[in-house]
Amino acid sequence: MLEGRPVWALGAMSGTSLDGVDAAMVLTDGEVIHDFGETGYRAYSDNEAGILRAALGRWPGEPGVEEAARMVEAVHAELLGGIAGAELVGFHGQTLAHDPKTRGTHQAGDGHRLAEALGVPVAWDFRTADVALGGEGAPLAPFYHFALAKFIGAEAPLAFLNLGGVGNITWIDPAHALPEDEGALLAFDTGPANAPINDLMRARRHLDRDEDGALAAEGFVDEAIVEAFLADPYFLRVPPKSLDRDAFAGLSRAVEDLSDADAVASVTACAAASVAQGLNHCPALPVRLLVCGGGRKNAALMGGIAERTGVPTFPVEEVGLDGDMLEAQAFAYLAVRVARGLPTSCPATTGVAANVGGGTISEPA
Ligand SMILES: Nc1ncnc2c1ncn2[C@@H]1O[C@H](COP(=O)(O)OP(=O)(O)OP(=O)(O)O)[C@@H](O)[C@H]1O
Ligand SMILES: CC(=O)N[C@H]1[C@@H]2OC[C@@H](O2)[C@@H](O)[C@@H]1O[C@H](C)C(=O)O
Repeated sequence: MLEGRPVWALGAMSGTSLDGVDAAMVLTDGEVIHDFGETGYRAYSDNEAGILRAALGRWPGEPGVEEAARMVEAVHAELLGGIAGAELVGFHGQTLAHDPKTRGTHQAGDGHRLAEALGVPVAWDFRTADVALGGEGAPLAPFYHFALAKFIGAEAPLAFLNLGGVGNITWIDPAHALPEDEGALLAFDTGPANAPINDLMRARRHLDRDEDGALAAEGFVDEAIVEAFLADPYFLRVPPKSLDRDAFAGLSRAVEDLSDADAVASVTACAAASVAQGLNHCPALPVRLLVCGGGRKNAALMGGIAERTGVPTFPVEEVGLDGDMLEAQAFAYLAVRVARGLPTSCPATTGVAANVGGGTISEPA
């Protein structure tokens, strides 16, 4: 399929924050990024987010999962159906559970149904093949980050950092020709990012998030809590490695005796410290950290990362990219790689045994 010509692909990501679905068009041959196109966003209603929340941690066949999958497909059909011109769709779905060492990885939403609804071929189920071959199944954006490094003309090692519900980093040496070349990439989940901040804001203030990091900025960081948090064995594990959204649920207990502001400041500092800890695993310090995902709008988090890493830290807008749409773009790009049979992960990005072309394509009838 596609024979290596550039096509407009439409990617969609429903992230761990459960706030909504992002969609973005990318013109690519699955190797070079040629152009960016229309983008879209569809927020989940409170009721829809509740359906997802109720199904979190569950596996296919368990209560609430079917309902969540049908809802995810309907919301994607509504959003993607309003964006014209795609030859191919990349559909990540909503991760409900992720436990690559034992039960696997579970994204709600069936690509056959979405292909039927849209009348366009859909690439989906991106993570299963990687997990089946012993990989972490995540993160998958790194091959796209590599293409972005080329797109922006980077020459020295740099890193992309995504601050979503969970944080993930991709260290890149752009001197290499291909992402799967040895030494080109190292990628892994750094630790919790916005998820524990949001959970705390919801529990204490009935708010969705700490807007711009304002409450964290009012509080004092309890460094003993940060130190205890960093003692978790996850941070010593050599990457690649990935996390489930709720892997650090204990963090909210650690701050329960603190004031709201001190608790949020401390949890935010933990997220920043986990990025700094992550950089210790990289082959060399990156010359800059380019940050995407909603957390780049949290000044306390961004300031904490810059301070604790000592690396110049910028939102990706600094190099002309769209930090809200980068993950959706990644699944557009990966969809084209799936269609062309190119690898989507490799030992350095997910710890998988060999290069893997994940994902499957469903054609509409
Ligand atoms: N102005 C803001 N101030 C503070 N935090 C913000 C702001 N805007 C977004 N965020 C945070 O970013 C989160 C959304 O980030 P994003 O959309 O990148 O996550 P996601 O894609 O759902 O997660 P993941 O990448 O883990 O799958 C929000 O839940 C919120 O915590
Ligand atoms: C299992 C899963 O859905 N993981 C997500 C999550 O959100 C951020 C981080 O954890 C990353 O590992 C991944 O998403 C991005 C898009 C990735 O695969 O690169």
